[in-house]
Amino acid sequence: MPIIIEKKKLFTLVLTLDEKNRKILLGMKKRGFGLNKWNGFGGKLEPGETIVQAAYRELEEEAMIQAVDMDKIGINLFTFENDPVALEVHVFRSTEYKGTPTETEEMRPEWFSYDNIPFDTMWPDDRIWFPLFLKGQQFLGEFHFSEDQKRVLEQDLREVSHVPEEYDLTQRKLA
Ligand SMILES: Nc1ncnc2c1[nH]c(=O)n2[C@H]1C[C@H](O)[C@@H](COP(=O)(O)OP(=O)(O)OP(=O)(O)O)O1
Repeated sequence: MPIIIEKKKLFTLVLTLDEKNRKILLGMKKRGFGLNKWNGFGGKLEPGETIVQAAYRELEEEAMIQAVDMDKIGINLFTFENDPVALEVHVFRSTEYKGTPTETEEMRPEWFSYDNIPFDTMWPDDRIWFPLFLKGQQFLGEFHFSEDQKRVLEQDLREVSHVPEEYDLTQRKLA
């Protein structure tokens, strides 16, 4: 079946690392899309906001910390069976922050060792691209999900030397 995209929505996803202690900060989603999954911090753009501005804002709103650095490391394009709306998630890596990670209405933050990431309670694509993310390799991913969003049906993940501003849909590998 061809994967048809009629519209895409932009999202950010920020993953904060404590590189010295090999730990990653994740948040348990307490409401809405991705409920009861561990994930990074992020969300939709607000009107007039750039993708980077949205990444800083979402991290602060959801984990109560202010990133000092913020590097875009990849973009994942998520599509779903019988849904022409794609989610384009811009993934950021941050290694320095101010403040203390604090539980909010939306997320409960917790540090995990790189060796103990709770993939069984995360989006199923995460275990596929996290290894590139953790080693600091820039990437572009495409993941096509089952309608119930529980299974990745098709995937393409590639290393790149430059992450574009936005995903060029004409260059999609899964189509
Ligand atoms: N498949 C997958 N893997 C990893 N991360 C994600 C996905 N799908 C996703 O949507 N995400 C990420 C992208 C975003 O960081 C969040 C979803 O954002 P959401 O909570 O819906 O957006 P907000 O703007 O914060 O929403 P509300 O404030 O309106 O609740 O998950």
